[in-house]
Amino acid sequence: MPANAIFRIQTIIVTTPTIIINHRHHQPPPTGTPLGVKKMVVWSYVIPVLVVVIYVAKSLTSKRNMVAGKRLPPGGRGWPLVGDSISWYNSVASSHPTTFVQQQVLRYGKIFSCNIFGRRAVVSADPVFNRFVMHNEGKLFKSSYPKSFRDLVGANGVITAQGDQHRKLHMIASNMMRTDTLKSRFLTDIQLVMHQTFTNFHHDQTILLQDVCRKLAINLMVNQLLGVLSESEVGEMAELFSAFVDGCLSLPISLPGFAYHTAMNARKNIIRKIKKIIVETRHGDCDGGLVGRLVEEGSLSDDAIADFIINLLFAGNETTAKTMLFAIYFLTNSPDAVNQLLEEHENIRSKRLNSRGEIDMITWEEYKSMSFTQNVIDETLRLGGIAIWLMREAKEDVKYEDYVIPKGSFVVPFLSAVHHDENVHEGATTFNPWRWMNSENQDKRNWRNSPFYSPFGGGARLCPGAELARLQIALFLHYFIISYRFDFFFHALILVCGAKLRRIECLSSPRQD
Ligand code: HEM
Repeated sequence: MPANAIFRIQTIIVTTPTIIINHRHHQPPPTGTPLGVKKMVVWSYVIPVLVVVIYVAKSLTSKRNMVAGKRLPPGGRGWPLVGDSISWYNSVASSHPTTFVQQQVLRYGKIFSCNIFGRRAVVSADPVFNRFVMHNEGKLFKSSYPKSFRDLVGANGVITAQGDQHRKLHMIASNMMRTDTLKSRFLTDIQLVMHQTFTNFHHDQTILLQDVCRKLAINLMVNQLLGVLSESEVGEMAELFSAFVDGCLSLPISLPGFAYHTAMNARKNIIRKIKKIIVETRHGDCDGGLVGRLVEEGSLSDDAIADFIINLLFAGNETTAKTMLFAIYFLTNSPDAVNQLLEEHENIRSKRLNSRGEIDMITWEEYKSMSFTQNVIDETLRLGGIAIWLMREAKEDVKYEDYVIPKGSFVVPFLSAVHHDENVHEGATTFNPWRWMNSENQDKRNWRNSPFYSPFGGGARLCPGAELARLQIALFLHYFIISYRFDFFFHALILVCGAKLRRIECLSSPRQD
């Protein structure tokens, strides 16, 4: 590892689009022509009337909220045509994604209705309702994504599949990432990728941690899913995949020059590569990682394998990268947590020095002994809001308490709103990994089942990569913390440029030993 690389954490958050008013030098307007005066008089009546009509319409449609005799949870309809979409978007794309939901909760309660994505939606910050929705997946609710997204990630993938097809794919994904596979295959491979990434830094290099985490997560995914280790192949896949992810999060305009179009092309190239690996695996020319195991198992067609892998790449990449980045970001502000984490990992490292003075790879037992690391990961997932909300649709009219959620409505369990709720997690806005050591928080902490803490979702769509993600993040923290010293010279630079970017940068310098 280089002795003095400097890490710079960088998160770029797209904030409210800025409307720029361009003050051009106009000619002075001609003095009032009769036609201009008439237009002004007409508009001076029309505008106030329109304002009153919109106001009355908004107040009539809010709170009571009846649709065809069914009582929806309380809420407003937002503005004509756009509904609440603008406030929703501004909020979820900002550094405080829960703002819109928290405002609505204060007005209407924890389960409320609004209009987003051009449809009626029931949004929930209520842990019990969220659990009800997640655990009735396939029965009362189904996952719901726009067609453009489905075209991009593939119709045969586990994320978009429904019913029996979904159950089959979910089962395959869960089996592929079971604990025994993590132990026997992933544990060593992950550490090799970590070494490869960290040893590539030069002395005195300033590194954007955001880029490192993204690259590391892609390397891990490509290595584990496709069995690819050669640096050039990984680099090529990383580029394709980066374009693919950007397209998933952009406007679905399939014209050259637009991110969605580039992503569609990247998808074709990724599929071509996956199919090449399938052929090579059949000929015994390569290991093929998870692809190899799917080929061996033989229950999926080649097209289905390609979609399946793209789904896993999509679901596992950005989530893992962001958790690694946020963990370091939160630690940079918490010297006590860094010291405790360092002590845990120094202990493990000192026991691992072999007779030749070299350091062996971490074993499964050592991974399992990283209890404070697990606290840091849980707290990062709670506070960092990696998976902010889930998208569901009511398959039929659903009765819940006094309400009826009409068939076809969007249903949005807003996980982050529960994670940031003061009544559920005391001191909710503070990074406090020690909270998870509290005996009364042990039930709450059970991320497979707890209604209060569900960073990996729940029910039939519970993240099948959760254990793998936790292993990757723990090993990342291990290699990072034993290699670099945190220099608590915290340098926060917030730039809100007209170009809608907000940057938070902080420096942490390397360990001297
Ligand atoms: C910290 C990292 C991660 C977080 C926070 C996370 C979170 C989630 C959440 C909340 C869901 C539920 C989505 C829903 O209900 O609609 C989910 C689903 C999923 N995750 Fe993860 N995930 C992470 C890492 C991974 C990794 C590493 C993989 C695989 C390599 C993965 C694969 C999947 C798949 C395939 C699904 C879809 C499951 C289904 O629909 O049946 N995730 N993840």
